Amino acid sequence: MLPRLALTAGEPAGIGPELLVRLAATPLAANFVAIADRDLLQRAAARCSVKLDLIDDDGGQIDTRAPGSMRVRHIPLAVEEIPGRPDPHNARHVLATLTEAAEGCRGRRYAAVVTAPLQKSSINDAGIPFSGHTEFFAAQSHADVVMMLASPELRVALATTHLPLINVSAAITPASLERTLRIVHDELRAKFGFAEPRIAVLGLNPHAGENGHLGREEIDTIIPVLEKLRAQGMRLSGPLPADTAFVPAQRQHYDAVLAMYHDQALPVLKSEAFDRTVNLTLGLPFIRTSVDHGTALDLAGSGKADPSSLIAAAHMALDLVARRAMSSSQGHS
Ligand SMILES: NC(=O)C1=CN([C@@H]2O[C@H](COP(=O)(O)OP(=O)(O)OC[C@H]3O[C@@H](n4cnc5c(N)ncnc54)[C@H](O)[C@@H]3O)[C@@H](O)[C@H]2O)C=CC1
Ligand SMILES: NCC(=O)COP(=O)(O)O
Repeated sequence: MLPRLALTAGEPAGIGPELLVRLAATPLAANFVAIADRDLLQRAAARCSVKLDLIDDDGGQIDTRAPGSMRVRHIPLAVEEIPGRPDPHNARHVLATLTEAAEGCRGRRYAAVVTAPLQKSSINDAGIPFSGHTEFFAAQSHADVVMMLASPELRVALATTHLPLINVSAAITPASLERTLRIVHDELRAKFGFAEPRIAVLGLNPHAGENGHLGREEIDTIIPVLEKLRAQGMRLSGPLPADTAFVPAQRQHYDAVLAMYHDQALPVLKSEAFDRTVNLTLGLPFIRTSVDHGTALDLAGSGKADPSSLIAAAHMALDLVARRAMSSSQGHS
């Protein structure tokens, strides 16, 4: 039977609905279940000139899927979308799709969820505190999580996610850093198959603090945590200066990088592999992958958005589902 992959369309006025339609058009061996408004998907298909065969989801299993066909679990929009112009009236619709996906994954109705991008500001404009899928799924699952972006060549995890820069230093505590490193370490083993993962940890300050002359977070927080975890057997390097940590000579020494904040490392990935990078959430009780880009409101409705990152996210979700099945058949948790 094909794995049932939940797909959320994200912001209705963004490129997400078009990307789902493009994904459905591929021959990928998965039972795609879009959690979205069915008319929204049909309008997106028309804008892309793609023929979409939408079938109401009955929760059943299938063993083949024709390219262009997709199941749908209909969750109605509050107002019809205008491409490029997010409407906060649809914020609760967007959150309802995420809730259904998370509950369905926890209840094993879906093998994994793949999310298309949403417009965080539109949800905030509806008066709802929200900073991202990562934090939303973590709160719903009562889980400690870590955001990771992965291309075929580079994996980057983040010690902090969607935080104003002014709050970053205070958010990196010995306890939070240790928790993050343990999740990254365990998930590199479980999800990527590294028996003894090598993790490079970046400093927070220029030159990793220059021995305390350019900031003390390395000396006061990062180094003590690294020493503690190294003594327990983890293979950790750093704190490394972020500006040179990604040069080719350094990369051969690690399997993943832990960056201290969002924009410290994501520009590296996005500039070299925008179409091949996948965002995944480590630490959740279910598999969640996503695109590496946003809602691209400038392209919405044009049919020109590149679906490569969403297709890569679906491939990664399927690989992780297969790895999980193999691991549980061997008796691992
Ligand atoms: N997973 C998610 O839900 C994410 C959501 N966002 C949200 O997206 C919104 C817009 O973010 P921006 O910073 O403007 O980034 P963006 O990624 O939406 O756009 C940046 C540039 O990349 C282009 N681009 C993005 N995706 C593309 C694709 N698939 N094909 C071709 N070109 C593409 C856009 O046209 C634009 O020129 C924000 O609200 C942000 O929070 C951003 C990243 C991830
Ligand atoms: N830059 C990554 C990003 O903003 C995605 O966040 P999330 O919605 O996956 O938490």
